[in-house]
Amino acid sequence: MTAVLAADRLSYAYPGSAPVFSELSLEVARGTSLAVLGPNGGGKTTLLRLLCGGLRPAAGRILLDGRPVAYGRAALAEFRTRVQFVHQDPDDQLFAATVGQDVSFGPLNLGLPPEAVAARVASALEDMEIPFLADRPTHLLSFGQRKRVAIAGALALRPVVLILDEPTAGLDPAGTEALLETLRRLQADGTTIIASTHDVDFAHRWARDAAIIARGELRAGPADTLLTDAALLRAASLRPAWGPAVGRALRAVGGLPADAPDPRSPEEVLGLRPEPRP
Ligand SMILES: Nc1ncnc2c1ncn2[C@@H]1O[C@H](COP(=O)(O)OP(=O)(O)OP(=O)(O)O)[C@@H](O)[C@H]1O
Repeated sequence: MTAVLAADRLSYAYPGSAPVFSELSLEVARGTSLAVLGPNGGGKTTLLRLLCGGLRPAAGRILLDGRPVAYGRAALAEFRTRVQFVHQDPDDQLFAATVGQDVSFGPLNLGLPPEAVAARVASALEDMEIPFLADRPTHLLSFGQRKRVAIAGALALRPVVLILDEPTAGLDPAGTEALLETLRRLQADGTTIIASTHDVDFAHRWARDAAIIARGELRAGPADTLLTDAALLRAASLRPAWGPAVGRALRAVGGLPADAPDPRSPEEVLGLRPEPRP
């Protein structure tokens, strides 16, 4: 496997607190979709913030393309343009008056000429299907729209790795479907994507790989294997992916051909799709 990003024997403790984890290692394959799951307080956000350089490990290393991340100001700034982090709450990220201004902040900071900044903003808004929001004040947007703007802001930096903390939290079913399609499109264009979630079904539908972090331990592997392992998931306060269980039940009553793949969503079984957003 070619790891684009790796954690090598990472240890981390918040000041004055017990370690969240010790000697934790993870390899993220280039071009993959990796879902990070675990119980509340399991350490997902901490791991993601270490992976993007937002936290500095007490011990161990983060490697991008095999090179250890350096924590000097300039080196870290360069690393963080290539590995972008999107906060769970868009309000922790958005700060400019309008959507266009917010999304242009990163490219402007890179010192790009105005035409290049404008091109990046346009393509990031296009990627997130929100060009119509460009001139809108950020504080007047809905939560789901603010989430899309926050992701557009990260995409404007053309990252090699996009890291999203609970991207589906607070989205309605149509918003989750739209996000799923967007993440698939970005991945098809070559971006490696890591996302934390409590939503095992979303993870099973979207991710190629999974990492489950609980009580300081991490298990990583193919999503199809990990997300159908009932004992492992129960130990991490998660439940198994819905699709394989329903697939088994349907096959048992002849409702699904023996060789058909497991359904990935209730909509697929019912032949329904959420209404697209007007
Ligand atoms: N700023 C902080 N200071 C001290 N302890 C913290 C801080 N942030 C998180 N922690 C602690 O670190 C541990 C891991 O938290 P983290 O937020 O990484 O978990 P999580 O898996 O993302 O949780 P959730 O699913 O609830 O978002 C928890 O015990 C939490 O209380």
